[in-house]
Amino acid sequence: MTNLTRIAIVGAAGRMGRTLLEACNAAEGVVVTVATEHPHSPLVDTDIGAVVGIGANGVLIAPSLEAAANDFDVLIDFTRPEPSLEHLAWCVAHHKKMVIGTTGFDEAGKAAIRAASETIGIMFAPNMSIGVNLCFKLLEMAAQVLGDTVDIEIIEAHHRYKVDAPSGTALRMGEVVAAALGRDLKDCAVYGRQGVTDERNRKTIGFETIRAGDIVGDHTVMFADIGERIEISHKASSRMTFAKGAVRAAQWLQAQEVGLYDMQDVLGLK
Ligand SMILES: NC(=O)C1=CN([C@@H]2O[C@H](COP(=O)(O)OP(=O)(O)OC[C@H]3O[C@@H](n4cnc5c(N)ncnc54)[C@H](O)[C@@H]3O)[C@@H](O)[C@H]2O)C=CC1
Ligand SMILES: O=C(O)C1=N[C@H](C(=O)O)C[C@H](O)C1
Repeated sequence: MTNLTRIAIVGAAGRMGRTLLEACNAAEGVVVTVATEHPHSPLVDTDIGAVVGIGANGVLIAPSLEAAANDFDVLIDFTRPEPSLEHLAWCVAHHKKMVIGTTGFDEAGKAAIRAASETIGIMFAPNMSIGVNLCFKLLEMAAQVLGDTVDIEIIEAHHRYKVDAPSGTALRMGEVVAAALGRDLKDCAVYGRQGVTDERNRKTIGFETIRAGDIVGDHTVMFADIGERIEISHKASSRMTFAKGAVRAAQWLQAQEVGLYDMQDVLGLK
C-alpha cells in the first residue's frame, strides 16, 4: 500500500499549471504523471519539466486526457470554465477525483459541479491559500459583530491577464459576509458605481475591481462606520501559496469519499 498520489495537471503551461508542477516537485508523496494543454498549444508533445525549467521529467504535454485514464489519481484544474466543465464530464465518466481552482463559472457551471459531486469527489475553491481561508472565518465573525450598522465594500486587485471579475475570492467573501448578515448576495451586491448614485444604502455590499500589472491577488473587505472602520486584507505575493494549497487538497481528496468539498474542509476550518 503506497501513499503516493499521482497527479494530472490540465492547463499545465499556464501561470498556475507551471507553479503547480513546481509545487508537486517540491512536495513529498505526490508525483505528476499527466500534463495537458489546449489542443492547439505549440507546447503539445513537449516535456512539461523542460517547459517549466525544472528539468525534463519524461511527462509529455498531451492535447487531452483521452489516453490518461489509468495514469493518475487526482486531476488538478486551473484553466477556464469551459475546459474545466469538459474535464469534469471526463472525470465523472472515468471516476476520477478533481480539484477545481478555476473561477468565473456561471450558475449552470456551478450546478454541473454540484451534480458531478454525487458521482466523484470534488474539491472546489476560488482560493487555495491558507490566509484567504482564514480570512473567510474572520469575515464571518466581523460581520456577525458589526451587523447592519456598517457599510461593506470588497476591493480586489489582480494582474492584467485576469479575465473574470470580480474575482472568485471576492465573490466568496461577499457570500460569506452576506450569509452572516442573513442576506442573499444576489439581492444586495453592487458592482462598481458611476454617475449619480444616490446616497449609499447600508444593506448593499459593494465590489470594486482593479486590473493592473503583475499583481498576484489582493483582497480587502472594509466595514466602515461613522468614526471608525475595520479592514480585513489578504495580499498574495506568489502563486506558490495557491499551488501548495491545491497539492495539499489533492492529497487530502484522495482519501475522501464522493462529495463536494472546499478548502475549509481540507484545512479543518469547518
Ligand atoms: N483557486 C485558486 O486558488 C486560484 C484560482 N485561479 C484561477 O485559475 C484559473 C487559471 O488561472 P491562470 O493559471 O492565471 O490562467 P492561464 O491563462 O495562465 O492558464 C490557463 C491554462 O489553461 C490552458 N487551457 C485552456 N483550455 C484548455 C484545455 N481544453 N485543455 C488543457 N488546457 C487548457 C491554457 O492554454 C492556459 O495555459 C483562473 O480561473 C483563475 O482565476 C488562479 C489562481 C489561484
Ligand atoms: O486569476 C488569478 O490570478 C486568481 N484568481 C483567483 C480568484 O479569482 O479569486 C484567486 C487568486 O486571487 C488569483
